[in-house]
Amino acid sequence: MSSSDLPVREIPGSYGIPFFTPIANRLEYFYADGGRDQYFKSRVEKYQSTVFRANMPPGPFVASDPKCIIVLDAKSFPILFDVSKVEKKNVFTGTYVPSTQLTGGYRVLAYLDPSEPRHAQLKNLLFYLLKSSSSRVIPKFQETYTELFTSLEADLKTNGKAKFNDVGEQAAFRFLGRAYFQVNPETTKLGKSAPTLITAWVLFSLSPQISLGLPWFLEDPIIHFFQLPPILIKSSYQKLYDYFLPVSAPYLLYAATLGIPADEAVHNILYAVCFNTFGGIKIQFPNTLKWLARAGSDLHVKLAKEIRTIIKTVGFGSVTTAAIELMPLMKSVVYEVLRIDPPVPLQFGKAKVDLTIESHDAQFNVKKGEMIFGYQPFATKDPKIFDRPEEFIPDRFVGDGANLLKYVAWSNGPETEATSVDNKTCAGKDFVVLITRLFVIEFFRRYDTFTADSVDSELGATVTITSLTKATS
Ligand code: HEM
Repeated sequence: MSSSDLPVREIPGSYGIPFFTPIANRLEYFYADGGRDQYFKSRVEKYQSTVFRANMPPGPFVASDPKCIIVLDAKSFPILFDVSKVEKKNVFTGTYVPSTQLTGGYRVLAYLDPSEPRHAQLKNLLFYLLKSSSSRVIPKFQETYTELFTSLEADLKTNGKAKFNDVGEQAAFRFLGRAYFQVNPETTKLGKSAPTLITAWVLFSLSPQISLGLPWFLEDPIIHFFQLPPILIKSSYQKLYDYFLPVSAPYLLYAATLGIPADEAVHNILYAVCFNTFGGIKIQFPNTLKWLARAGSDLHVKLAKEIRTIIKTVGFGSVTTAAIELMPLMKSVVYEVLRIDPPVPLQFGKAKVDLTIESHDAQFNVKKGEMIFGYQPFATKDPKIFDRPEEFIPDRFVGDGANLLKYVAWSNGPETEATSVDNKTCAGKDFVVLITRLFVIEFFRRYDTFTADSVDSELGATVTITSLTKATS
């Protein structure tokens, strides 16, 4: 059936009684059996539709209007990438906007629509930062992650197991300092405090949107009814700012040529490094390890062989960008992790004009001003697109499988399309894919196989390594 033949259907679903239903929905979403996934799944079944109306948390009192049109399949989800039709102004965290006091008084880039002139200026500044540091990414990654693996091995030897997350976060921030700013942050006044400072600060923006796993009667009144007062996190943020001000200096001259005042540039660089990059890696690397561990030693042996052979024959012993491109299984594994476990699962956009959304079964008319919300894990596990969607299939994207990459959307855009100043695709799209590849490469250069236990949580898996088998070839 061609899309124009699809029947026009009224969007099913309702928002219930103002104030009361949104709160009941919030409790269901965060605390009922099956949580968020079940919140959406039960409604897909009830309405027999992957597009419907429902309230999205937090609702009262943080967000005055929780009403959303929910899109949950691979065909309707990309409406959120079309910035000619949806507005991405102030929707980064959804139906509420965190105080700008958390970001130095500025609306930082993630909250800007491409129609706002500052969007292109700030995105260009980040492209410049990424380009200027590109030659340092591979060597600084290798230096830092060798330190990490050495410390994990020591921990494993002493304690019989090694917790990955805390040391992994220290390594991530150290790597970012070395690659972006040529500074090891641990040698500055920050010491090893950055991961804790950042995690606390991020919580002030995201608390209405997440659960910390506490009992509902304690958690809901504190973090979902009101936003946490920014004043409580001011001194932590100031410590981060005091680090970023001097290290950002090489980028401020360029910022001035773009018309961005130095102070605004520093707050944006801080946000991109701490919230976007560090916050993303904090989720993405443990998730990668989790799926690799679950896949087992057969996959590990194949990855080690592919990675080591290509480094030897194409890179002449070194990891080069050309060599990385010739590792199909490793590349597919990274995309499969990003497909099955997109690190940032919630995307929002407000209809800029009256528009039509198409699912696989029907078309739906949306009015200008209505909020559209997409739950990405359902779109990237759409059974009409992906065979065995709930399974981690390491070679899913090898060969003809590459045709499915257009449905991998972790960056807020199809994996086959580039980020630019004209869209809202993650500015660090290529960087993220590169460093996740480097993580897998460096791991399997060093180890033949490993085992690990993992526990899922909203902000990435918690991973404990239980064995590491050193490379024998
Ligand atoms: C694993 C790491 C990362 C993940 C999972 C991630 C994910 C995302 C997602 C989903 C969005 C779109 C949010 C939305 O509008 O709904 C986004 C936007 C953005 N990301 Fe990333 N990101 C990561 C790393 C980075 C890095 C390394 C940078 C740059 C240094 C970066 C900079 C940005 C910026 C600036 C935006 C807003 C883009 C715009 O306004 O056009 N991110 N990211």
